[in-house]
Amino acid sequence: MSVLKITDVSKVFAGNTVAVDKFSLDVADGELVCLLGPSGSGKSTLLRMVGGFERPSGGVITIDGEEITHLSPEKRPTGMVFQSHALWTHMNVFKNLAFGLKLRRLPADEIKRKVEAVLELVGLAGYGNRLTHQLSGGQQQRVALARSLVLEPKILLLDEPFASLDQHLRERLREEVRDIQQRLKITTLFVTHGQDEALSMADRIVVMRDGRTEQIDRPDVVYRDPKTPFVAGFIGTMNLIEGTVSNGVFIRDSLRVPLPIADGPAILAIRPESLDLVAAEPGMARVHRVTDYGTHGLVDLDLPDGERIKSMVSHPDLFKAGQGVDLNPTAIAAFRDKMQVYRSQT
Ligand SMILES: Nc1ncnc2c1ncn2[C@@H]1O[C@H](COP(=O)(O)OP(=O)(O)OP(=O)(O)O)[C@@H](O)[C@H]1O
Repeated sequence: MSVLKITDVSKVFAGNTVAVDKFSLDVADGELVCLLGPSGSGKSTLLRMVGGFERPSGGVITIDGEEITHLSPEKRPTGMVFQSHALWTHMNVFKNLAFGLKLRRLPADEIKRKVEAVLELVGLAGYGNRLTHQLSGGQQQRVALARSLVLEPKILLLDEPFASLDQHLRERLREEVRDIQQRLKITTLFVTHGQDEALSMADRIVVMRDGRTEQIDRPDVVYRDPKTPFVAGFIGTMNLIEGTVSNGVFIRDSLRVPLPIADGPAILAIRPESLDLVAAEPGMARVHRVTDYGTHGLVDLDLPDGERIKSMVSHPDLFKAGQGVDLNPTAIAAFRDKMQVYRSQT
């Protein structure tokens, strides 16, 4: 059942910037949905409208069937964690967490029990007396998360919560947050422009562009079956090759790939891991560079007209710069007029 329902929500800022454009989304109970998109695509604005920090110009937001579109943040059953954790530096960790519960006039022993339980949950048991500046960046972000969770919101809103942390810590925290989210079964909306973060954490990903949805799907589907060239180019590495289809064959320079669609221009999409190479002279392409990553190799290739494409190979030592190769795609998709028009079944 959907808990959060966003219907035709828009935000137009002064000066006529359309940040969010008639956006709709249903989020199911206990689901974690990532809003993923390039800078300026409207992710934060949308999240802030759900949290009550930005007023929609149009549309309706409901939680559990109740309209909250114009309620102030503290009247909503939402908890938001921002990129910069915005903890109160003059209070210790316990007081940071207890503050919201005190406003709700809970008895002191209940506040203590709840705060200690949530500190345990985020791996900070025993840190209650620490001042926040005595904590590392990762610990501060855990406190920010705990401060939201202790109020038991129906919807957790996370706005790039790991952006200020280093790569290693970011990976660890995203696993922890996903574990906590699944344990609590808390419905979560998560903003990121990191595709790894979205692919590894989300139940579903909303790929946003110019304030609109480009695609909503499970992470593996978004990766395997992008519906538009934008999503294909945005998620993972993709060779997007423009060419022409004639009599069921895609043609770009000396590249020929069977493609059973009507004649006309098309964009062929091939993941590097779906592009096998066979040594051939002169061949369809020439090896520009071979990079050996230990577990696999990446071969940069030039088509005769200079277009650069990539192939992932398991034996990089078989290839060297300057060598000619034929290209043998094992899985392809094709786009025309910004829509997917073909996908092979492999
Ligand atoms: N307060 C504001 N006043 C005017 N324009 C704004 C305001 N906040 C955001 N915008 C504009 O709205 C658009 C969407 O911004 P938003 O921050 O939602 O994007 P984003 O996808 O979250 O980007 P980022 O990943 O960089 O945070 C941008 O064009 C931005 O410049």
